[in-house]
Amino acid sequence: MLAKVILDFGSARMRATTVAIDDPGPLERFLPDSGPSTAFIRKGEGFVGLGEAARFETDTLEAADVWWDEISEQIDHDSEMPGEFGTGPIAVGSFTFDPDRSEERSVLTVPQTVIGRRGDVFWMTKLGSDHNSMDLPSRGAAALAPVNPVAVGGAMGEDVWTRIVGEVVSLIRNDEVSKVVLARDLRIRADEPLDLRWILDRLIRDYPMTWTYLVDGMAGATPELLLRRQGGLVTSRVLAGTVWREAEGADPLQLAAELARSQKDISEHEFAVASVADALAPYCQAMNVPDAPSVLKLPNVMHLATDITGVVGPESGALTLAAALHPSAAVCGTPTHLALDIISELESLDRGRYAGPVGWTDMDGDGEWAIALRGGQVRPHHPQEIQLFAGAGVVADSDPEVELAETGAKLVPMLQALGLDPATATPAPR
Ligand SMILES: C=C(O[C@@H]1C=C(C(=O)O)C=C[C@H]1O)C(=O)O
Repeated sequence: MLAKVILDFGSARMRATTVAIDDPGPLERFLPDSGPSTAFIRKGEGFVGLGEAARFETDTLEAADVWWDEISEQIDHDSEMPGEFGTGPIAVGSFTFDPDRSEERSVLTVPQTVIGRRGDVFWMTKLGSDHNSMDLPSRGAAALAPVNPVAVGGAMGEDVWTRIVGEVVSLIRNDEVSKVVLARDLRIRADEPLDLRWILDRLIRDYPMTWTYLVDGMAGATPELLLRRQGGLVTSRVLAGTVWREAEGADPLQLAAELARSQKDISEHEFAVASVADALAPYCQAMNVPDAPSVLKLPNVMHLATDITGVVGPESGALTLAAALHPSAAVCGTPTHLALDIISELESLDRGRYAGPVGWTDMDGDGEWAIALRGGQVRPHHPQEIQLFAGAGVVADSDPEVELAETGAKLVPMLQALGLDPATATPAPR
């Protein structure tokens, strides 16, 4: 695939200005109802990006890394808050899970205006020629609810999917591979074009502990952070091993204890941690990998979680590290290449940007790249339809029916945000 620059600065240098601003309120309120915009928000912190100063469509993280280096060189940045994490010009991206086997392009976009918040620090960055006004843009019109959303099925039926999980379990028991993450999709269609801001608002409200993202038609709320690079420190939150409440009223503490003791989930988790630790090691002067995972509780599911930290040199930017870490065994499997082959052969699904890195990087190589889970993609030629995805790690002890139920639990946030009853994927009573 050919890398393509859609919009570029040309030979002229680009000016950027960053100013401190007063608390602008919820960042997502600034998202416009049309035109390019991006968001990456967790617990009220993060940013929204409005407009597009430059855009790069590509197939690899490596190409995006080189492009952003070149673009960064052309930007003269004037800042009231130099060195403050997240401030200044940024590139926001969403990358395909497997560029060799996807029809989808990866995209890196440079917003014209960024409004951000980290702790008590609020800022706005503007790029381009118009710096006369550093007034805040006006808030966007109210988000519109999906009109008559209905589930219209996925690439394969649930029976086919569970049969494939069974086949993979056999491969694992025959020692051909150790772990494979299998995903399925579900398409939801409405009568009018979907307003992704509506979905985002609900995800931000109901899943504040996740990274909610909106990039080029991809929207969701992921609990998994591939990496954060802040100065010389890199952090990765690895998730794998999942339980959920099958019945209302199930005791969450008991569920958490069951998860922490489950050998099946611990083994699934260990593959994921090893893949991230091994990929990060060559870039780190020092690294800390906790011995045992903790339990991360979300409203729909609980995960085994390990936060890996490391010290990296200035040459290892966030995009370079994302390229090294993706795809981890949390979303692919072990060994990676074998798992990739099995996924492409058996899954019968173009994952597109699902399970790929989604996030941002700045001109110093700092940034955050999450894994695009618990979300869906709207494509420009089908604005009324969103394709949702969910996967589950398959290991030797996996039961296909249980893995199917796990993917169902992972679809809950998006179905609820779309106004559907997760149990039936039909419109929920208002
Ligand atoms: C693949 C997904 O989630 C991943 C798989 C998990 C598991 O198998 O237990 C847990 C968290 C994620 O790393 C998904 O949400 O689609």
